[in-house]
Amino acid sequence: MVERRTPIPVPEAVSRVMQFAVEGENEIIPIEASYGRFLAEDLIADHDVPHFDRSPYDGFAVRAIDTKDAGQENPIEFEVVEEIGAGSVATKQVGAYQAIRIMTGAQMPEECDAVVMLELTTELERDGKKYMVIKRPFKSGDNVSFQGEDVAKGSVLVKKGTHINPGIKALLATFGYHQVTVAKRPIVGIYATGTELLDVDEALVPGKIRNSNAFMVSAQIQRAGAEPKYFGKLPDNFELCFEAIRNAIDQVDILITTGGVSVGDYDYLPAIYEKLGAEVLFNKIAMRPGSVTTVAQLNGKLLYGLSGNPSACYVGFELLARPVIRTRLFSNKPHLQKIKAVLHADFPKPNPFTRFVRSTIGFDEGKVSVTPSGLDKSNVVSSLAGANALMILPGGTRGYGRGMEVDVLYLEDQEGSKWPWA
Ligand SMILES: Nc1nc2c(c(=O)[nH]1)N[C@H]1C(S)=C(S)[C@@H](COP(=O)(O)OP(=O)(O)OC[C@H]3O[C@@H](n4cnc5c(N)ncnc54)[C@H](O)[C@@H]3O)O[C@H]1N2
Ligand code: MOO
Repeated sequence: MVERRTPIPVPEAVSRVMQFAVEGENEIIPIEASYGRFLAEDLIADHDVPHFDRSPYDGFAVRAIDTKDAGQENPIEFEVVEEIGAGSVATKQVGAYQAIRIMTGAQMPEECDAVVMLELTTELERDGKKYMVIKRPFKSGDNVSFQGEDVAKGSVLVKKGTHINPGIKALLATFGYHQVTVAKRPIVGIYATGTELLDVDEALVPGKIRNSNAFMVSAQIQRAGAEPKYFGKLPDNFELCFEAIRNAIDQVDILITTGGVSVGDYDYLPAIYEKLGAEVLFNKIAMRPGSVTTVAQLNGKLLYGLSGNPSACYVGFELLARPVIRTRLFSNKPHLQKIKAVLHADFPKPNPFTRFVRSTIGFDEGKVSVTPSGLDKSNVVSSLAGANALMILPGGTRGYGRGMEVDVLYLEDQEGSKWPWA
């Protein structure tokens, strides 16, 4: 007798896999290689930035008190006793009505507390000495970048688990991290199953298709921050699949197979999990696509049986595998970001299951809009190309109409814009 599968709600499926989501290991890498990785420890400022008062302009460092009577009718002359550029420090003392010519980024001379921009001065030479003249007063602190105004020593700059972006790389360099402790990328194995599968470089023959899932999932794994390990494709042969999967498990942190999880004669994954002694967490989810997504655990290691249908495979990965990977990378926000958007097309087809519609989000009259990115069937591959989001349409008896507000899971922002920006 064929066992009936009971679909469980999406949140229940997510919470079952998240019970096995654990933090991963650390590794130390050179700063040059850190872009896109995830910090494995808080980044704490061990000094002020800047660590000395400095000039933000090219000009003259003065004692503000000497400028207090300056005006259009009362120009005041300062003797220029020294010139310093960024990277140098003053060697001369500045007395009353004396100034140091100072360049942007140079350390403020000790006695000075204001900087006069070059444009506000006139310069002259007399008897071999240099002078500058100003016609307005300056207050103490005018045009000074103070020690610690950017970052105060002891502050937590970036939390553990943060994705390293260009700005974070700048901070790492500022604080002298030539090596960075990051989360080790988990290794996620991929096996594509199906006798119908051809390699990418093989010519099409009747009944066979090229294996696209392995390449798609591999990119999804990379986008999530992990390292894909592609083992190859397997024909629909129980013994071959069983041995291959058993051997792969020890080489990876997570194992993904695609195909063979439904109820067909050659859908061997359920029997393979049973023979491995793995505990099946669920084998049917109340969602479309990806209802057949099956996840099992063996000694705490997660085995994902994603659908063979490309779009079902894609959605199953994003909802159930991505957050486990992100947790290993120390993220405390491992799930896709949910935003509100206005539906920009009618979606009349009702479905009892929650739909995750491959969609494109855009910006329209100041609002985020969302449009399905193509044919919404589990077995299509073309609508994935334009998808930067998954629109969530809860199950029910009615369809959805243009203008309705819906929830959207944001996948990425890769879209550029034409010039001028509109
Ligand atoms: N009687 C039933 N039939 C099906 C059910 C069901 O509940 N009862 N569920 C349907 C749903 S929903 C889905 S989704 C699919 C899932 O099937 P499997 O995950 O077992 O996947 P396969 O049967 O192996 O393949 C499905 C489809 O995808 C193509 N495929 C497989 N691997 C790849 C790959 N690596 N790259 C590209 N395309 C691939 C394969 O050729 C099939 O066309 O089952 C429904 N059936
Ligand atoms: O698992 Mo299927 O994708 O619901 O069509």
